[in-house]
Amino acid sequence: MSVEAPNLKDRAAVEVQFKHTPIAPADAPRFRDECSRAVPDNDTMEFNENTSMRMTGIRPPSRIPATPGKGLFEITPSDNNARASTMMPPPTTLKHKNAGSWDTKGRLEDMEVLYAQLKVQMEGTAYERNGLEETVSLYKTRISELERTSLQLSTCNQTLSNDLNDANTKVSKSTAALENATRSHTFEVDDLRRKHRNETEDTKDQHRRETERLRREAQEEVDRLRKEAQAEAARLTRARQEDLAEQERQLKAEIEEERSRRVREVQDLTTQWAVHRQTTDVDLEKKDREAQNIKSELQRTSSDLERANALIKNLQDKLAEMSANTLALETSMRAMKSKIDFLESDNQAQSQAFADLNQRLQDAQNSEAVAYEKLRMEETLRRKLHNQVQELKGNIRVFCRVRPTGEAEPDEPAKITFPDTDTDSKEVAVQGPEQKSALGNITTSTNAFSFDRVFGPTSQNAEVFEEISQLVQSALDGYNVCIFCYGQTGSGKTFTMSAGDGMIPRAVHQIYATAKSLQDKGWTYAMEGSFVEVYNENLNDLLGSADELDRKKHEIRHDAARCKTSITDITTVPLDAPERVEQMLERAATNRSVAATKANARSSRSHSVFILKLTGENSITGERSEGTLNLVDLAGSERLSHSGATGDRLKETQNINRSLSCLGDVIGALGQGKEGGHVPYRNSKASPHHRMLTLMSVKTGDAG
Ligand SMILES: Nc1ncnc2c1ncn2[C@@H]1O[C@H](COP(=O)(O)OP(=O)(O)OP(=O)(O)O)[C@@H](O)[C@H]1O
Repeated sequence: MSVEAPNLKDRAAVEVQFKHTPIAPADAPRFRDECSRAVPDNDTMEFNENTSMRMTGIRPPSRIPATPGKGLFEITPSDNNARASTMMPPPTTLKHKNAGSWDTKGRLEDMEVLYAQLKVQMEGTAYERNGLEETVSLYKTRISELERTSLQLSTCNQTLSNDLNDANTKVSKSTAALENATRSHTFEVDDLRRKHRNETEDTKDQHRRETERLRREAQEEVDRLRKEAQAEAARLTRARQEDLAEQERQLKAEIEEERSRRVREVQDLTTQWAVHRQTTDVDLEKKDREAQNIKSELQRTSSDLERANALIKNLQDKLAEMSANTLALETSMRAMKSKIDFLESDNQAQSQAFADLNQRLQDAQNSEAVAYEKLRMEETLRRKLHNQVQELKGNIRVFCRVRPTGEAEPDEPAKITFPDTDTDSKEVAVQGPEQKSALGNITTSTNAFSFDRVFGPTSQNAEVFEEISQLVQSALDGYNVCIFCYGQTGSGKTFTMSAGDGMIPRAVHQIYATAKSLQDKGWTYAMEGSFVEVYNENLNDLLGSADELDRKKHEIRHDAARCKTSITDITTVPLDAPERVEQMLERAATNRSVAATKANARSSRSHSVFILKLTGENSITGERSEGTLNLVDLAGSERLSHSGATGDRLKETQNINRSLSCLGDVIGALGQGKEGGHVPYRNSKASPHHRMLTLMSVKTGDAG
């Protein structure tokens, strides 16, 4: 505990601070009562809630010591004047301070002065001591008072501590009781919750049962209502039907009544109308009779008029006729007269002219017969010369056709040039890939090829056919002609051969036209066509049944004596009109497309051969010719390394390449033209036996 008494002259203030357990605000009034009992009557105590207490109203001591001091209290007198008057003597001046040390008198005087001063000072000190003693006793009293107060406060504190302990014990008891209560409350709550849950379950079950029951009841009610409604509906329907039947009966009766009424009305009307008609008829007859009378009157009048007119016309005609007759008679009379004159004058010369005319006619007929004979001989000569020309041109000819590049083709087109396009059109130059030399120079090589004829990308089928048509003529003249189309896939072989204006339709049309024109010269031609395909080294009849493709076996037979080659069991169609050829091509295309479902893109993977046999006879000369025109669309050539084919496709590609290679060998052997030399016809079914033209198609889209 620390106590301060800063200014005790007017008022002393003591602050007492308790460092004990805080007093609860609720206990403050009681504590204040106890404390007020413990402190003196004239003192008052103030509490603040923060356990600090201030005591005021302590009376000051009657006299305050003038000298400041330190001890248990620090007391500072505020009246400095009092200190000056009571404690400090006035300063004394020593007269002999600087006199010589042997001045005894002076020194005595000084000592007396000093003594007096000392005496005064001692008196002052004694006075001061009394004051201090008084103060000390005063403070002692105060201390004892305070100690009493302290004792009282300690007692009070003890009491409060006890109270506090009691309160703590109560609190812990209450806490324990509270915990017990909480526990029991928790148990109760759990019980209640369980109970509630069970109750809820029960209620739910009940509710469910109730719902089920209600639903059943509702269903039953609905069923009942439905049955009732159905019964009601049936009843209503019956009633309605009865109503309707009744209404229908009524309506029928009404209709019947209406009908009979109407019938009656109609009968009445009919009767009225009949009566009316009768009267009208009578009137009409009367009127008719009158009209008839008037008409006959009129007819009579008009016939009189006509008769009169006819009479006039007759008379006029007779007059004109008689004038004409007169004129004609005059003319014929004049002619007869001149004829008689002529006959009489030159009868002899007329007979001579008639004989001359007869002779000239005979001469003309004779020279016509000679001319016909000459023409026939010239036709034979033309054939011979034509075929000599064909042979001179070469029995094997190779044309090259370059296809235009399609817009949708992604590859860069090959660089192809046609150096002699303005002259012979026999050259084609293909620019090779760029090559880098050791020195880094880039060069491009150009490979030039020569053919019997080159057709550029802008060429049309008609242009190509112009060249081919001479060979077609050879077929009519009894030669065997073979036209191949060879090239890589998509290079335009089928376009050239089988398009609407391709080689096959054009050739057939030309043959028909020529055969017709030769009829005058005594030639009659019979034509028959067949269409076969070579697929995987097997022969198929494209005009037969699609089901037999790849199943039926066909063989190639060669009759060396007659120089004839034929295929067993193939369909041959007589071609008596150009339309038959178109039908034949359509049938072949259909069969191929049916077969294409079995082997993909079959038309590109097989060789097709259109065979046209032409047999001609000349009824005048007795000549006979047998020729064959073979138009072959070869399968697309492909490099195995490029195609990357596997499985069936690989087999197809190998067969195609093998047969194309055999074909190349045959053409090579024939090209050497050695009489009696071996030609390896039998190495493949695609090998030709005849005069050949190979049309090589080139696709500009592939630089390879
Ligand atoms: N000269 C051309 N002018 C215009 N289009 C052409 C020409 N040649 C070919 N084509 C077109 O190019 C495409 C391929 O031609 P085509 O089918 O005739 O080739 P292909 O050589 O017969 O192919 P495949 O070997 O697959 O049978 C077709 O669409 C065809 O119309």
